[in-house]
Amino acid sequence: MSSETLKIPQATAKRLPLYYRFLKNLHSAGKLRVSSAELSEAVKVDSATIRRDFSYFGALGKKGYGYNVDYLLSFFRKTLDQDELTKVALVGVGNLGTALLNYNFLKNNNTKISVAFDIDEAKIGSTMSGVTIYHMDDMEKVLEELGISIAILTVPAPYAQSITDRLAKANVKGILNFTPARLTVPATMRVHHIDLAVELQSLVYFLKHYGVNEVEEIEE
Ligand SMILES: NC(=O)c1ccc[n+]([C@@H]2O[C@H](COP(=O)([O-])OP(=O)(O)OC[C@H]3O[C@@H](n4cnc5c(N)ncnc54)[C@H](O)[C@@H]3O)[C@@H](O)[C@H]2O)c1
Repeated sequence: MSSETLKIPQATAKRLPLYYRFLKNLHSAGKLRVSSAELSEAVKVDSATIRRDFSYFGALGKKGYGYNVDYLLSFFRKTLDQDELTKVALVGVGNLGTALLNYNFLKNNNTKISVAFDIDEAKIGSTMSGVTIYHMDDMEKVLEELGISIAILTVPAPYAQSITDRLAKANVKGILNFTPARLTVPATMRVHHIDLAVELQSLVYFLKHYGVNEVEEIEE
């Protein structure tokens, strides 16, 4: 079953990387099976939600046995395209961009920042964590050469929209937007916003109004 043929709810899809990471740890520890209760405790998602999530892709745990770790892991690897390396571009190598470059996602999955862009002459032509930083003037050309269709945006907010327009023309399909700018994109493009200030405010709000245990239910 591939990610193209399988349509699962978005809320479920968002939890898959979480499940995947935990299952990988279990697998390395030599565990063969896992119960939904154990999973629930580890990933902090209630077990009814886990059972429902897993039922979408036909992994029905057996009572008293739980789920087969190998089966789930190979399923997730395929669904999340972990067998292939997905190359990603980083636009803006400042404080946040540098932190992301140093981290570079490889510990958890096969997504990697392969190239970076900036306008700062002092950075252009240098490499950081093995990734070359190119001038923005060369962005379209380099993206096409490398066949990259995902970009992480870590530039100052006022530049975010014009860069997004260029990325759209360069056939980029997905943007992980760390800037506070709300982006307008064509229908063929998907943007995920990561706004740390909003996340923090929302955590404070949920703690205040719902306490600690009900948070996951509300996210559903
Ligand atoms: N630093 C954080 O912890 C943090 C957290 C959340 C969100 N953000 C957001 O991420 C973005 C970047 O923040 P930062 O702290 O890394 O800023 P920064 O000023 O350290 O870095 C911005 C980088 O973008 C480059 N740049 C500027 N204009 C550009 C352009 N037109 N094209 C390409 N590159 C360009 C700069 O040369 C610089 O390297 C901002 O929108 C900020 O609001 C930052």
